[in-house]
Amino acid sequence: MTPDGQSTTDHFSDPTAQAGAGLGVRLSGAHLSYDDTRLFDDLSLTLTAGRMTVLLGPSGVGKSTVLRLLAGLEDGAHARATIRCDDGGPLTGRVAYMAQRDSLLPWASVLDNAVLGARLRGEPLGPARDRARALLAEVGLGDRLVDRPGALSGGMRQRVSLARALMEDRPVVLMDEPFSALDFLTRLRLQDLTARLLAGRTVLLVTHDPLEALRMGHAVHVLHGRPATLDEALVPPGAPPRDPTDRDVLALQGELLHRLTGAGHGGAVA
Ligand SMILES: Nc1ncnc2c1ncn2[C@@H]1O[C@H](COP(=O)(O)OP(=O)(O)OP(=O)(O)O)[C@@H](O)[C@H]1O
Repeated sequence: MTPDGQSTTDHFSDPTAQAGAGLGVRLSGAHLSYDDTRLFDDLSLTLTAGRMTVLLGPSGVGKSTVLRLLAGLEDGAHARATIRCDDGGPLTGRVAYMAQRDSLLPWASVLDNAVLGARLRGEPLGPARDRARALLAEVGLGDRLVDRPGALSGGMRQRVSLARALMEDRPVVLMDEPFSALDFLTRLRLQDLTARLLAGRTVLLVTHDPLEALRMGHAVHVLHGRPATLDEALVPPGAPPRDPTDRDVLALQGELLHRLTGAGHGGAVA
């Protein structure tokens, strides 16, 4: 960690991660302003290959903006950043995105929503539907293929969104508060499912929930201040998804709450 709070990790790959798994990504030199507000001034973040990195921080600090930068959605004159992958290739085309609320098409069936990406790309729909059926079965929706999203619970809709993100089969997955609208128990179940299905991918998860961060993350960062800086990562022991009643998880929750409270007081608030 440098004095200005940026991550100094310069190895993308974790030697303990699965060999060949995921894609390491480094965002560096990120500068971004909206109107007169400087959100980032030389921000850096490393996503270790095959690991889940979690970003927390006060509302309005810029968490979703970091996701949008990585997704290539902030490329106007107001933003500049360097994004490097550890294989030397571009990140473009290798990212799947799962939004805060499900963005399912209300008039399309569960199956048609899951194959939306393939349809938009003009790919043959037969193989895509076969794969979607298998993924929807994995997320426990094999018997809801013809239902419209309106007939599903919030948790079920997020499971369709998860299946749709997995359909993209990208090495990097960006998730923006994917479980925030769900009740506690549904959230725990979806965290378990997500940890299992995304194992081996490089994931950046934005959340407001410290317990979710510590259950799911290999590295947990707090973003705070304006311009925003990153805290040194907390690294919970053991493999995700961790037991929410585990002593280490509970102890780290105290540390994380401490950091978040500090971030809330000293940081940007929308
Ligand atoms: N298109 C835009 N134009 C102007 N300001 C914007 C735009 N998008 C975001 N902002 C501002 O940038 C700041 C960061 O927004 P961002 O959505 O990244 O925050 P966040 O940390 O994800 O917040 P939350 O936790 O509430 O979702 C906010 O103050 C927001 O109002």
